[in-house]
Amino acid sequence: MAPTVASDAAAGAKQHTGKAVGLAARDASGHLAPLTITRRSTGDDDVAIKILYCGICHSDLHSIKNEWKNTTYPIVPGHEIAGVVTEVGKNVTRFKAGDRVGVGCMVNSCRSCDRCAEGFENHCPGVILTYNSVDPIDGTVTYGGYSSAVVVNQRFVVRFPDAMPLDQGAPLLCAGITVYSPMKYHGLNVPGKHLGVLGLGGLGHVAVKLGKAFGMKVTVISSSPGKRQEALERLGADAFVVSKNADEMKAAMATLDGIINTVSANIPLAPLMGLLKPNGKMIMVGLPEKPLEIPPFDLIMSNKTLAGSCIGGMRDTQEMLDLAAKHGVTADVEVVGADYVNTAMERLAKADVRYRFVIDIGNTLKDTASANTRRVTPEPWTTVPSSILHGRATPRIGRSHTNVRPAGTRLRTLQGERNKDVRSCPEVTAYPARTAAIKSPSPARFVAPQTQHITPPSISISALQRAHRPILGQSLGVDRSMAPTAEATKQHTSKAVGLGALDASGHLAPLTITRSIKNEWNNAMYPMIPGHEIAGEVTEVGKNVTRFKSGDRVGVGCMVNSCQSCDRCTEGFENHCAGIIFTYNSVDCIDGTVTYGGYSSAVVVHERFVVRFPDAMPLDQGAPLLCAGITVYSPMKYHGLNVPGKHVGVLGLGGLGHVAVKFAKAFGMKVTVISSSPGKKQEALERLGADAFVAVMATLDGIINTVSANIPLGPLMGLLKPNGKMIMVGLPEKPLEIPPFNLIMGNKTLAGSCIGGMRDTQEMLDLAAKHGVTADVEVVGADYVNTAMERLAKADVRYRFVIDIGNTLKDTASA
Ligand SMILES: NC(=O)C1=CN([C@@H]2O[C@H](COP(=O)(O)OP(=O)(O)OC[C@H]3O[C@@H](n4cnc5c(N)ncnc54)[C@H](OP(=O)(O)O)[C@@H]3O)[C@@H](O)[C@H]2O)C=CC1
Ligand SMILES: O=C/C=C/c1ccc(O)c(O)c1
Repeated sequence: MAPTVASDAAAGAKQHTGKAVGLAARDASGHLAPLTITRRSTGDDDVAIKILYCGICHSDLHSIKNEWKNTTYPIVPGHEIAGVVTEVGKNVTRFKAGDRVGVGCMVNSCRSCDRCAEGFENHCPGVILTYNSVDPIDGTVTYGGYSSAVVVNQRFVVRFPDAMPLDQGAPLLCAGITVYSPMKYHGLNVPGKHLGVLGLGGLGHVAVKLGKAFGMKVTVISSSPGKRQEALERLGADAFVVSKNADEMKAAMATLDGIINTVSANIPLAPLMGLLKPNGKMIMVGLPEKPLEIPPFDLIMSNKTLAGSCIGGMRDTQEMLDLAAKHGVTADVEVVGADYVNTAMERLAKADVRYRFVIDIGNTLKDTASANTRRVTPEPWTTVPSSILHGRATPRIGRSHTNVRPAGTRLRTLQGERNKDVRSCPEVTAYPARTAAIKSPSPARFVAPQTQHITPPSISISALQRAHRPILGQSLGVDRSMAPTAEATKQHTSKAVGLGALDASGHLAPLTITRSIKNEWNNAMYPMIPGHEIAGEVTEVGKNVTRFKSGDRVGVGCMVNSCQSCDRCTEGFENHCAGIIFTYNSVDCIDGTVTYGGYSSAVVVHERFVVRFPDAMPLDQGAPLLCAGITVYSPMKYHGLNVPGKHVGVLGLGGLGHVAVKFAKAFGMKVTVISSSPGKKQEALERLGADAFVAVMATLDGIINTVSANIPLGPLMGLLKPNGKMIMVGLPEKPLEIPPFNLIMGNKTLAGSCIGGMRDTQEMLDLAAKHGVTADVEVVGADYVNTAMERLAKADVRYRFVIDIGNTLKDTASA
């Protein structure tokens, strides 16, 4: 049960007797007009505040127009509140009358749960937001800071540093903490790292300033070319990319460690994810109306992360204010009178503000009970004593801008045009000529493939691949102009037999990525011979090969080569090398050949991409680990989902899923299987060792999502605890859809993970052998492969088909 809000000592006595004036919207037109409201009398733990300034956040605009479909009217928005204390309750120790204070997005929480204890009141199930939230103590709806006064529990009040002017400091209470918190917790506050700030509005411009205060390189990505000069010259950004300028976007591809996405509208995310380096993170703080759409490939290739972040805790808010004061970070504000608020909203909707409107409440909103009927007249803004406004610091930090300017025409659309192939064929030196020839063991018995759809082609096995392989799922912009050097070009002389598909009928579909040969990813090259869970024995090795000899039991997974010299390769993440060559359907840009996979009798592979089977590991039950195993093992390792006692969900109990369950149990974790097949419950619990088959809301530390179809992700994100992570390894055909609130509330993460590096693959195999983890397999003959594919499409396999290549596929060119 959700905790209720903390009951203050004087809760019962909280009469709403104090009168105040608010600016309220009464319906979804969003028009704001004065309204008399009541405020509770000051309780023992309360601080009563005369409001002097309130920033206009885009959330206020979303809310008054009911864009999130949760608005209770009348609504008095405002959660960037700056003012002066007028009265404190008897338990209040940190504040006294006359203090310069602020209130942000929250006014209470349970104050007793783990989240509150850790300082993350923003994740407390009992959090009470500053406006449009029901106060469970008395059932009233909270009213925000577009009002003359407010009474708030002391825990939710922060102190303005002396050096911070109230008008320029007010926006930090929401805009500031909203960008500061994810920068802090996602490691985007590290000097020298490269931060992208997407959307240069209220939140965005503060993110730029904080990024520079942290010593980072900052690139602004904006839809407004007109903001370039001031971003570079006034805000201190290092670079400015116009999101609709294809050349600028291309030049910035794969350069950013992280992006703080502050955009309030639904825009295509895929091109923006391309700006991230491998392992890069986009942190969503913007809250557009409709679900986010993200093609799974853009998340999974290069292990990108899309995380949400929701404001920040109170301790961090004070920390941020103090740090901002120290570094002279304030908001650039346009201070307006209360009667300008509707115009300000119109201009905000057009992104026509540099960069935050702040309402001068103290001087322009009269605190009278007759406000219901009265139009608020702006008054001179000089009546706030300057010691209150500016604090005791003499020089003012930043500037107050009153640059009321005509609303310009804005081109809002981000170019939907995907950057087709941003990775050009890398400059490569010849790959070292160390190859191992591998053959499926003992072809003792030959069963002719029973197919009338395909003549198994004889395949040339590419021995040396120094090609560039563009991202799966994008069109294949292969640079064939790159001439092979003599020593790097291999003759394709050896013959083998493969099971291939000639067209998108999908006949002879691949074992693990069924859709691939149906061309659902639009990248198939026919004939295609799939297969990347290859187990066999070495028949021959090249002269430089040191790790293998004839007769060794070995495996090959999803890659057969990479550049072997870039940082990624050096770190052991060949899976993120721009020059990766996949085991099948990959183009070698040196000689233009297409790789053929393991539904074939033999293969020749560079030794780096060959792993050794531990003695205890049967080849047939071990083969699936070469893809299924490493694909789940790698994200479990790198996302901290291998920790004893943690609770992991495995979504989809198929080839990948059942291996994930076994690894999680080997790691000593609690495992819940989330499956669409009730029939799998018993074996999940009894044979695979899962602890539960039905997941409970907010209980999981992480979910490994292995589902190959597009399913609604929103409800599944609800199963995660705050800060929980869903790791996508399944690759559905259509873009993932996720409502922004499901990501942002509770700071959830949706990350992609793409196979794993070679070092980790060997580590995973060795660990699997140690813990007796193998795949549950159904070994079939080559002639059964199409039936197997049909059954796989229906999830009718427990849990991996393995083709007995050695015994059922003849190794002759005439096959
Ligand atoms: N997660 C959280 O805890 C919080 C979330 N928010 C949310 O963050 C978002 C940003 O708030 P705020 O900074 O106040 O809003 P602003 O309106 O000030 O800034 C948003 C910026 O996004 C860009 N933008 C807007 N529309 C489009 C479009 N159609 N296409 C491309 N870019 C666009 C513009 O920047 P440019 O001109 O540079 O392209 C604009 O200036 C809102 O959705 C708000 O609700 C706010 C507070 C807390
Ligand atoms: O705990 C939830 C807070 C949500 C929230 C607060 C403020 C704001 O501007 C938001 O967009 C969300």
